[in-house]
Amino acid sequence: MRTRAYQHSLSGSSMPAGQPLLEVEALSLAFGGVKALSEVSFTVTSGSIHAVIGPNGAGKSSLLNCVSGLYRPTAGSIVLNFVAGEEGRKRTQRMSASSDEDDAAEKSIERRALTRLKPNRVARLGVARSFQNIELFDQLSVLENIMLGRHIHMKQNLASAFLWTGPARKQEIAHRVIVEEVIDLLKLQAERSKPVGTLAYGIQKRVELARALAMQPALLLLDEPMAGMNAEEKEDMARYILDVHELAGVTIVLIEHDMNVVMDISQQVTVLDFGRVIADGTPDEVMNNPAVVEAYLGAQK
Ligand SMILES: Nc1ncnc2c1ncn2[C@@H]1O[C@H](COP(=O)(O)OP(=O)(O)OP(=O)(O)O)[C@@H](O)[C@H]1O
Repeated sequence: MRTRAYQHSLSGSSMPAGQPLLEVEALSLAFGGVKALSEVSFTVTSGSIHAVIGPNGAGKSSLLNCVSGLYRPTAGSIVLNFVAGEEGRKRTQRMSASSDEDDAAEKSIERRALTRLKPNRVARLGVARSFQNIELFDQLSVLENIMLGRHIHMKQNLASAFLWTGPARKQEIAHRVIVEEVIDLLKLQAERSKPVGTLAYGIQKRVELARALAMQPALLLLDEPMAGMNAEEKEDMARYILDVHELAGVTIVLIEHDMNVVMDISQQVTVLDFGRVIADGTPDEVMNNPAVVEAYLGAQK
């Protein structure tokens, strides 16, 4: 990872790389008679890109919806790990990756159950996500849309915000510094003032990624970020996701249909079929697993 050599550290977690960050244990979800998820277990390690793949209707989006608090699972648990003391901390400054990681080695780990939390609480704890369909404000500029990603960290009272005094002003400047870093990292300078609705689809998807990144997430959930893109747009998006991972140091869970993309950019892959985990491993291990070939790759032929 190039994280330490680069000025950006937009990750909200200082968990040392390789430690378990998100632990999903025996998660089940039913809609009436439909079992969307059945005893799904897997672990996302800090510092990885972890792909979740599977045929249509396998339960991938349902799984992300459970993690982000939109769906309430019928059974099981979802735990996010923190370095003691940093849980849900307000992020208004760049975090120094190296010193935080060094500190982390000294500190103990705290576990926080996300299982029954509402989406805004999960977001405050540092889980950001993008959606399959673009969910941006068309009339607002790129900058304004990305700034909205900061709102969960904005806590100034109305009077000081209105008078634009002391703390409110300092806070606003700190937020802008982070937003500018995001714009710089995702190369959105040329579009910053344009209304999002006027931009090409591929760029809108990048703005969505930018808004999620502006939260300085501990964990970033991306639901099919390349859906509906042509080959060139997909290649661009894959590069930006790698930058978010390698340069900004953010741990990512990625749902993606394109197997080539998954194999190229992820370190760990969990395969779902009919709501169950049928394989979990490195891209090579998963590619060569007969159950996966049967259920997923076979279905593509
Ligand atoms: N809100 C809901 N109400 C009822 N059933 C649902 C709901 N959301 C998902 N399901 C069902 O749960 C199962 C899993 O759906 P889900 O969308 O999670 O799969 P997926 O792997 O994300 O599929 P795709 O690749 O097509 O997006 C499907 O049978 C789906 O019809």
